[in-house]
Amino acid sequence: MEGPISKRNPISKRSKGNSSFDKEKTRQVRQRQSACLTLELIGFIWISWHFVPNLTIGAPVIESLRKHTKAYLDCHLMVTNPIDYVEPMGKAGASGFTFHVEVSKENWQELIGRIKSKGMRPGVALKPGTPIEEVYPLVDSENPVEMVLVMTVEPGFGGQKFMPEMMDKVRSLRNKYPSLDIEVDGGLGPSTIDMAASAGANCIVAGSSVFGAPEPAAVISLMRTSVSDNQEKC
Ligand SMILES: O=C(CO)[C@H](O)[C@H](O)COP(=O)(O)O
Repeated sequence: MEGPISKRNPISKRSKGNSSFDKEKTRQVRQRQSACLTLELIGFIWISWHFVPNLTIGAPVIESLRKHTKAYLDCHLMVTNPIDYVEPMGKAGASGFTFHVEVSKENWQELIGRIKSKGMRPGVALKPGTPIEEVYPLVDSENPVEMVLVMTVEPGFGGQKFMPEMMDKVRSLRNKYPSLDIEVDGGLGPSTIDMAASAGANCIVAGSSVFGAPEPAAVISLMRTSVSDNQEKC
């Protein structure tokens, strides 16, 4: 099934060929599609005591999960020293490694290189107070990040209220980078998904709205449809 993310991803446009390269790329894109569409079910967050005051999931949990699934494991590292975690996260089987722009001002090029060398997909996240312009160099780089995560709440805790004013950042990113994967995290659910999707977000992280719903599958389906419908309009 063609998921919404593929419309953003230039790789999928090349995937109609017959070479083994194309087939492998198609497989990777499909794997990513299921990742972005199942973030509601499998969201991995590593939180340190420095950037935010609590600690949740780390490499041992990723390693344990990896034994049971081929799913794309999207890891958002809310840590002050992401470079220290590249090796263990790669070894554990993480698929995506998203670090914060606020803590990687000097070494982001090395960081991105190391993430890719461990077979993970690099992403950069920004907090609500950080201007979107700060991530542009990381997307424009010769060795760029492949996803930008726009936080729509202050990072650290689930159950917070979606910040609609963050949609200006999503719109700016989408206008500048038509095929970039843009993720949003925080307060996403049936009442906010259209705002995010119409602004251009195509990867949705949702916790409370899914896990707190009497029918989680219906909420996932609704959000998936919103992303898909809004991509059709672009
Ligand atoms: O942890 C978070 C912030 O760091 C996220 O916002 C959380 O994973 C999503 O939760 P919710 O959908 O309840 O906002």
